[in-house]
Amino acid sequence: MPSTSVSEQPVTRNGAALLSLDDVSIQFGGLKALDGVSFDVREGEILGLIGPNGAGKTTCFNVMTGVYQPTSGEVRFAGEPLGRRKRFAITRLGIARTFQNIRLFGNMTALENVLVGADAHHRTNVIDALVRSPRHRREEREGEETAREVMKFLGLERRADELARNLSYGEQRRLEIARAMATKPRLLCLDEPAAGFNPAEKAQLMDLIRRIRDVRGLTVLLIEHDMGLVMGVSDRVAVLEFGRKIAEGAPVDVRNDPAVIAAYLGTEADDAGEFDQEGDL
Ligand SMILES: Nc1ncnc2c1ncn2[C@@H]1O[C@H](COP(=O)(O)OP(=O)(O)OP(=O)(O)O)[C@@H](O)[C@H]1O
Repeated sequence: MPSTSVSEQPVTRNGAALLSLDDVSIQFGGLKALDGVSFDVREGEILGLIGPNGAGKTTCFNVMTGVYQPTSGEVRFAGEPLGRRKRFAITRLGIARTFQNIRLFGNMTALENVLVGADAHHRTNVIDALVRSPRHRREEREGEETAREVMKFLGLERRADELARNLSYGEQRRLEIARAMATKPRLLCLDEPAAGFNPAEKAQLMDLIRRIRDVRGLTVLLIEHDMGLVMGVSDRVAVLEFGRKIAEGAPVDVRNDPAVIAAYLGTEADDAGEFDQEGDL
């Protein structure tokens, strides 16, 4: 993976709110998975979203991407309420995500997987496709250009024609990011991108996340359990526990927040252990 050069400066770090959750709650039966959660993701920042298992992090992603409708409260993107928009409409607005568990089409090539993302903005219909209208062919050409360019950025260009299932685990994780980036988002939501990575791969991923913001100008929302990674790469961090936001701020402040320390100590050894690696407990 290419490394960051010193000349790659951030586009902006403290912009206006790009995505806002305003008092968002969602209930599954008797369980309030999100309970009055409010926070902003500012244009140009990397925001880490952390919390013990089951805190509601992925549910946040799901309400931001149209998988679930909040029971109450509002999600706004670039000032516009998402309302009851469907997933594809939200993708077109400019929000893209990856998933905790890799979701690739194993029997399609790496390039074909990324083309699925690049297709998000296509305007042609089935008839255009059947008769291969000039507009359809132009969109296909542009889609492939986008896909190949994004794959190059992620160091995957030489794997384009390989079946996705033959890629290494790390390459598959990057391919998921490539597919999301091919939708040309303004906000990229990464759900545990470092899961299963060794320390060297985590260091490369940190570098990649920074380049996605600094070079591509994307705003990044990052769910991640690895504290070293999330604290090292995020401009700000928001913390959830039992569906409520318990802290938000600069990594150094969040790390030393008694409520956050208590949330991690009161949970499974795994989470507390990861927090402990920072040497703050
Ligand atoms: N579709 C659903 N139906 C019922 N309960 C759900 C649903 N989705 C999430 N939940 C519950 O909501 C709570 C929050 O889940 P969520 O997956 O958002 O947590 P998380 O912070 O992402 O956890 P993890 O770090 O383990 O991935 C959990 O108790 C979960 O079981």
